[in-house]
Amino acid sequence: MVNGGNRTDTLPAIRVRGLVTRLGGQTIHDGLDLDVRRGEVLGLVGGSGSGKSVLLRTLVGLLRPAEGHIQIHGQSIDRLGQAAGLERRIGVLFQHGALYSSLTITENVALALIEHAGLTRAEAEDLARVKLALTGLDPAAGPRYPAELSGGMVKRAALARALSLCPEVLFLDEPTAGLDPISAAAFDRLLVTLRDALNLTVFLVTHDLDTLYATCDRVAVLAHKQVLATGTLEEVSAIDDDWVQAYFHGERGRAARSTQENR
Ligand SMILES: Nc1ncnc2c1ncn2[C@@H]1O[C@H](COP(=O)(O)OP(=O)(O)OP(=O)(O)O)[C@@H](O)[C@H]1O
Repeated sequence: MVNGGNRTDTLPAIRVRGLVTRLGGQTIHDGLDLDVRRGEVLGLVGGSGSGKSVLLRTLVGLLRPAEGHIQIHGQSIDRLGQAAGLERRIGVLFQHGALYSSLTITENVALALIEHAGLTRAEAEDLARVKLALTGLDPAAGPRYPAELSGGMVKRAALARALSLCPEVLFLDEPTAGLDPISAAAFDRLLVTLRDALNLTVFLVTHDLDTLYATCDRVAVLAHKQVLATGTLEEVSAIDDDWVQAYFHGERGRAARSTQENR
């Protein structure tokens, strides 16, 4: 861009400063800072109960922080409720897909388009079919209900719904949890393809080391209520921390690394 572009183009996609979250009398995050760069896939890892999902829910505006600031593309998420433009700029895939069981797959994806983009039902369903095709879902799945699909198909449908409003930032909570290794690897490839094609920034919570190696540009480690480190997998896995060492250099970490090296 000429003259280095405007200032908002150089801001991180997500910027978190001094975040404090409290739930049920417990402090989950205490002075947490994080930057997610535009166009990157950032993987958030951390021990069970370290606050990864709570962080994701806070970043998308579902939980209100006790203290601190969160900006998405330079816009404060305190105003997410009022800033419809910002709400439409983010897409979320929750851990269990969170599709409406009483709606068909096409209807699930069309819903956001009717509610937030003001499309008619027919227009929304046409566009929903395009979004479903984008995620590689068999068109025959469109008229079916979530309970009639495999776990991998539900994840793809949920991804289509998360992408329905053409977000710039995509949040994914454990997208490959519960998938068999082949479906998980296919989902990882899909994520990278879509990131490249749609120029997405992706914030990904995962335990899945194969997913980290296959998709992430950088990794952030959540520990001791803060982001302990952010960097490439190589940088982060070298950190002198017991959890980091056990996670990246334990048996599963070695297996994931060797799978990636053999690709
Ligand atoms: N709605 C809630 N009310 C009270 N406490 C909560 C709530 N949601 C989460 N917590 C607590 O916040 C802490 C962090 O939970 P969170 O789900 O973010 O962990 P996580 O890192 O995603 O864990 P896992 O990897 O096991 O999914 C836990 O102690 C959890 O019990």
